Amino acid sequence: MKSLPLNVCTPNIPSAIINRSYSILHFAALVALFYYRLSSLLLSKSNPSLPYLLVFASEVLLSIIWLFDQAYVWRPVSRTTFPERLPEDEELPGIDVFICTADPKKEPPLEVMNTVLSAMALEYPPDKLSVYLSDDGGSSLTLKGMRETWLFARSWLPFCRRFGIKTRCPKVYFSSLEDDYSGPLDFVEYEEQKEKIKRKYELFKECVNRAGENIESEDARTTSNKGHPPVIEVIDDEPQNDAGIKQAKMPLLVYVSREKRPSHSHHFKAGALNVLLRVSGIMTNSPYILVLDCDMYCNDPKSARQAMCFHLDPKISPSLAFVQFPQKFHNINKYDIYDGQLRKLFVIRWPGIDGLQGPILSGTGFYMKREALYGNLSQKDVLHLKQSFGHSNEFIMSVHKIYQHSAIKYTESSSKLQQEAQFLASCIYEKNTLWGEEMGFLYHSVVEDYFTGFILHCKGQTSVFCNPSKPAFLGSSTTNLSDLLVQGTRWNSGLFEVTLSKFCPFIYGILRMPLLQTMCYGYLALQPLYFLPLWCLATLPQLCLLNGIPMYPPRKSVMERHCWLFTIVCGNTASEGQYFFISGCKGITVLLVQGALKFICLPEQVSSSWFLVYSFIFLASLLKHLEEVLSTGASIQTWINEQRIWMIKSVTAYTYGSLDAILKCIGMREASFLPTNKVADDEQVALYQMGKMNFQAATVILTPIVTLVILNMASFFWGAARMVIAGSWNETFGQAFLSFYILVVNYPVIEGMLLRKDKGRVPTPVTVLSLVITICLLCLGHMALNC
Ligand SMILES: O=c1ccn([C@@H]2O[C@H](COP(=O)(O)OP(=O)(O)O[C@H]3O[C@H](CO)[C@@H](O)[C@H](O)[C@H]3O)[C@@H](O)[C@H]2O)c(=O)[nH]1
Ligand SMILES: [Mn+2]
Repeated sequence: MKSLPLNVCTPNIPSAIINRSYSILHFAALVALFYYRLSSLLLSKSNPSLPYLLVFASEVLLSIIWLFDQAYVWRPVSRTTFPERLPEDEELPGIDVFICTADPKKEPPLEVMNTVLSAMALEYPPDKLSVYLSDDGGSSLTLKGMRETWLFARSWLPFCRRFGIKTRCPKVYFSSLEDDYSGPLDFVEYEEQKEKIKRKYELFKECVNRAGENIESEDARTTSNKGHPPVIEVIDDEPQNDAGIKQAKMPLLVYVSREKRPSHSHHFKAGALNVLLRVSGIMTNSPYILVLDCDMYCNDPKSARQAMCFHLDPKISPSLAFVQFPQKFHNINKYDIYDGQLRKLFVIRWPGIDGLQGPILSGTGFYMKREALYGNLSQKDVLHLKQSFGHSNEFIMSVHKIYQHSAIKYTESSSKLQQEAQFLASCIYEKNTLWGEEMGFLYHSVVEDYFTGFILHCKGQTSVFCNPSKPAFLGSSTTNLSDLLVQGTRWNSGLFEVTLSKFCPFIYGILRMPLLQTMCYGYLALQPLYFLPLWCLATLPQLCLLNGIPMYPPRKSVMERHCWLFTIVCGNTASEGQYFFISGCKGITVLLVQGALKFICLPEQVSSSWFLVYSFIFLASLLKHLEEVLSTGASIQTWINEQRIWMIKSVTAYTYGSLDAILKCIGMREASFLPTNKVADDEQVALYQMGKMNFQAATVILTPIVTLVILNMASFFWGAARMVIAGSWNETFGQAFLSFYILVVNYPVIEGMLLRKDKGRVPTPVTVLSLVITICLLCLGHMALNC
């Protein structure tokens, strides 16, 4: 009998048709634009000016990035899973959950423990589920929290199972107003038990927080720069008297704090995950791994079964490396002024690339096949395995077992296991091995997720994007400008690091992956470079305008021809400057003559249709973005927010990220990974809730955007004045409009600078500094453009 499929994949045809038609049209317009640019370059007798060349180069780069981006929307698909068709529980494979935390100050242990609890409570056979927490902070507070968690889980898990609770992150469950009771039992009983467990949670919360107060000072002494020894503890407790609780089956819970020494580079999250891979290898060695950031709790306990619908599908599983769920966030409000949800990525690009070879690994919320991280080892003997994996016999055995698909039982005597685990978590273990180079999560870049996924795809592995309507995981997003841009700088530095290396997707990828997949990776590889065209287009046309140099006029000869034709057709003379040429296409030209629109038919094609092309490219990309925002259920506000955040990120995060990567590349900077803040103070939260940008950020973060806004204000007012007073619409309009657009999009910066009085306004010193820089730019521009 043919069994029913565990999942189906449906191409999104309407969306593909719209996207492809748009791409082709836009591409044709770009060709026309470049034809114009090149022909006017070649035809012009004088040498082109530097600003002209730079603007041209910016257009080229923007177009290339745009082109790569099209790969994402070429073949969007969506997937459905049928977990009810999975085999019986006994036949399900094991899953090891890896949760990483690094800093108890930025990542409050109570939140981390909530993530741990939600993972332990996944709807999956408890003997097939193991939860490992990596604590890079080596904090005794976190370890203590884990012991408390275990005790609380003893009550929490049976409660969830018994009443079929859907929200299994206790913090969220207790703070939500709705009751998600759905079990068959008596409601009164449920209420009773809920009260009971709620009291236990309060106690648990107190214990974890109290431990924090006591231990903080001690931690500060021990974990500062000196590093810390490896600590591995299988969390367990003495059998309790309470027989009812004791019987509950619990997943294995393990605390791992790898050894850290200042003299050894520890490779941040990738390093932590590799330690977990090894330690879990000798303990449970489950064939599948769920990776979670410490703030990403499991919102839907069914995600494991949903993921298994792909991993256990014989048609796709042989090449399937991981099932990626989208990152979604619990702390984003309706304004989402920082585009914290990364909508474009998880709503447009990931479903798009899912129709190709599969989504890019996204750091958290994915179910990975362990084997995929070990590479192809079928040919290797023990000696080779040791060269790859290091000298732990226990671990090598676990690798063998994984390849023979036989389960390993956690049988070793606990002291021997302890010793081996400590060895696997020590600093020196990876010396002279291939960990991080070819094995496990890769170290080459601080965006270990992007890079590891890239290499997997290069090896011909695939991935799928599982995006059920109920978010499987929810994390905390950045909710202030400073965190957003610091995080963005790290990401872009990591991306550009890969671009500058021998693994550059355009070279390394193109030889190993299909073209469209390479283009998707290529887009992210080039994304940091948005900073070049954005800086150019936000300064050069403006400086030129202020110095009376037109940048977007029709060619002189064309202008003259217009005047001539105009005279013939209308029997009227209009000299240059009196009319504004709006657009021309085959046979028809639209002119604005002294305020009135005139259409004239020309006997021959007008070659100056470039303005139409310009307008088309500009408007079409804006409208396509709008279409995409609206069709995915977002609002016009989202559209503007995304334009703004893109500009702000380009001139800060992308700029600094690229510079950081270049400095790393020439050996002038060391890699760093500043974990993102997961706590926000009340003031920040209040501003965020009102949808007001919070400009409390370092001067270096704010100055670029504030400077550009001031410069564009100057150029816009100057341009507007010229158009009104001198009537030189034709020469000025393009540039003045560009400034206008930049100002409209960045209105919150203007408001923060001039109108707001609250703490989140742009600090006066930043405004003053930016003003000084603008004046310097104006002087420089004046000297450079008038010499
Ligand atoms: O030395 C370190 C640094 C970080 N982390 C952990 O890594 C996770 C992600 O760090 P976070 O500060 O939250 O960074 P984000 O920029 O929010 O993370 C995104 O980007 C990272 C790559 O830069 C990915 O690894 C993440 O999964 C992805 O959510 C957190 O759980 C940290 O505790 C460590 O374990 N060790
Ligand atoms: Mn994070």
